[in-house]
Parts: sequence; C-alpha cells; structure tokens
Amino acid sequence: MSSDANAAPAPAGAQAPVDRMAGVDPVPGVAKPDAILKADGVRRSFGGLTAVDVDHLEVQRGTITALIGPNGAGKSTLFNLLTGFDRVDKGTWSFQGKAVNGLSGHKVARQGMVRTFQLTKALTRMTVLDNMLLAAPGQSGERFAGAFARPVWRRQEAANRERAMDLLRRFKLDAKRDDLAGSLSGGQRKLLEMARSLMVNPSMVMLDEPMAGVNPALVQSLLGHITALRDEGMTVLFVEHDMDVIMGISDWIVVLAEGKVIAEGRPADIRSNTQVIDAYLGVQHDEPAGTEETS
Ligand SMILES: Nc1ncnc2c1ncn2[C@@H]1O[C@H](COP(=O)(O)OP(=O)(O)OP(=O)(O)O)[C@@H](O)[C@H]1O
Repeated sequence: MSSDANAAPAPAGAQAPVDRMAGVDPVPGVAKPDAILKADGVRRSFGGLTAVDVDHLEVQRGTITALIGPNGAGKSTLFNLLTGFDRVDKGTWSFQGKAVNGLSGHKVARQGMVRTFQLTKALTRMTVLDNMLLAAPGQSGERFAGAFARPVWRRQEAANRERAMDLLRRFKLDAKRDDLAGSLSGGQRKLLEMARSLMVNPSMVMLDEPMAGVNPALVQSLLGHITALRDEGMTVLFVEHDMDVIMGISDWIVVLAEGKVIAEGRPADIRSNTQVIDAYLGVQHDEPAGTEETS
C-alpha cells in the first residue's frame, strides 16, 4: 500500500509491504478469503461482567493478525476460550474447517492451534531442553508402558529430542539446553515460549504479549522470528500492547473493546479509525502488563 519513496529502510526482520489481505474490507466480522479460524457468537461472562461477546471473527491463513484493545477488553479471555483453556457460555468456532469448540487445550493443540504460555514457576526449575520435551506431542511411552511398545517409545523420544534441538538452534538457545529456564533473560524466555509451542508442529500459533519484558535490543530479533513463521506459511495471532510492534508487523489488526470486535483492518485502516482512536489509541495506557487485578 505504501509508496512513500522517502520511507526509511525496513528494519531487520520487517517484510516488504505486501498486502496479504487484498480485497478484504476493513469492517468488523468481515469474511476472509481463506480463513483458518472462524468464530461465531462467542460469549463469556464473569458474574455480571461480559468479558467476551464476539459475533463473528475470521482469521486469514498465513498472516500475522494482532488482537489489540485496552486493558480488560477481553483479549486474554478470547485466547483462552479459542484454545480450550476456558469454557464459553455460548458460541462455536472451527479451525481448518473442523469444529474445535468444547475441546480441551491438548486436543485443540493436536488440531494444530497452539498458544504460548508464560513459563510457570515449575517450568523455570526445569532445564531448557526438558521444557521443550515436555511440550512434545503424544506421550505414547506413558500410554503404552509395556515392554512391547518400548522401541516405539524410544523412537519417538529420539524424534522429539531431535526436533527440540532443531528448534533450540533456530532460536539460538541450543547453548542453553542444560541451563534452568529460570536463568534465561526476558527475551530468551519469550523465545523459549515460542520454541515450546512449535514442538507440536502447529499451523497456527497464538502469542500472548510476545514483547512483554523484552530488552529493546532483542525486539528486532523476536520480530524476525515471528515474521519468519508467517513467511513459512504459519498463521500467527498475537496479543500485544506495543503499538510500534503491532503496526510494524501485522497484516491485519482486530480491535476488541468491552469484549466486542469494534474494528478490523490493515494497520493504516486502524490508525485512521476514529472509533479505535477514541476507544484505545486516544487513551493509550502506559501501565506495564500484569498490573490488572485479575489473571
Ligand atoms: N477469571 C476471571 N474472573 C473474573 N473476571 C475475569 C476473569 N478473567 C478475566 N476477567 C475479567 O474479564 C475482563 C477481560 O479480561 P481480559 O484479561 O481478557 O482482558 P485483556 O484484554 O486481556 O486485558 P489486559 O490487556 O489487561 O491483559 C476484565 O474485566 C477482567 O477483569
């Protein structure tokens, strides 16, 4: 879209401005030409508070889509619902044409849709490599503990280990394989969270605030990893507060306010959308993530 001859050169990791959403109107709930995820009538209340109330939402395959909105807009709740880590009051959604509503997080992941999690205390006490292996698909060794299945189990363990090491090399964490995850820097933790989610070889990754707590020097490297996933054909949906990051790498932006999708569009559409400016950009909060009273 941009044809500004004076534009600064793209930062490392940024992509040429290709419009991957060509022909899609920037209106809430708009249909996408090749939607990998479609959600309908998704509602979730906590007591009297409606946290999520999404009429219709589609995510285009092979794009980076940002989910943005003010604190308490319902972004994390929507993530949790779609990935099977919370229960809806109402609503249906499908992933790659298959209904996945009502499935547990593990089953949703097996379908190819995974979300990242911040490293819990327990995970920080494990090594980087063990963190990866714990995220591996299928633990047939546990399910078929008999001696008969042992060769299958060993083969699977070896394959998991190989995949884990490949991913650790990709994210430049291989030298840290035997270190405790808790000893990693904020940026390295984010890389590990991303690497863990890729153990199941997903088609779509959902990143929860991938830049939170990351040293600015590592931001470009993380952005490079995210755009590389998209360029390999993966679909990325991410929640983020950093507007430079959002505007810099997103093919499409979905704006949530009070649980509803109030706008969708390319970064340029969102920047000039007065409803978004009123609901969000005009009252841009500067609080660090995690200052909310709820999780
Ligand atoms: N388990 C819960 N119990 C009660 N209320 C909750 C719960 N989880 C979320 N909420 C409420 O639902 C609303 C949406 O919260 P959510 O965390 O999804 O927003 P968010 O957009 O992710 O916010 P943030 O940007 O601050 O992370 C908020 O008002 C929040 O207080």
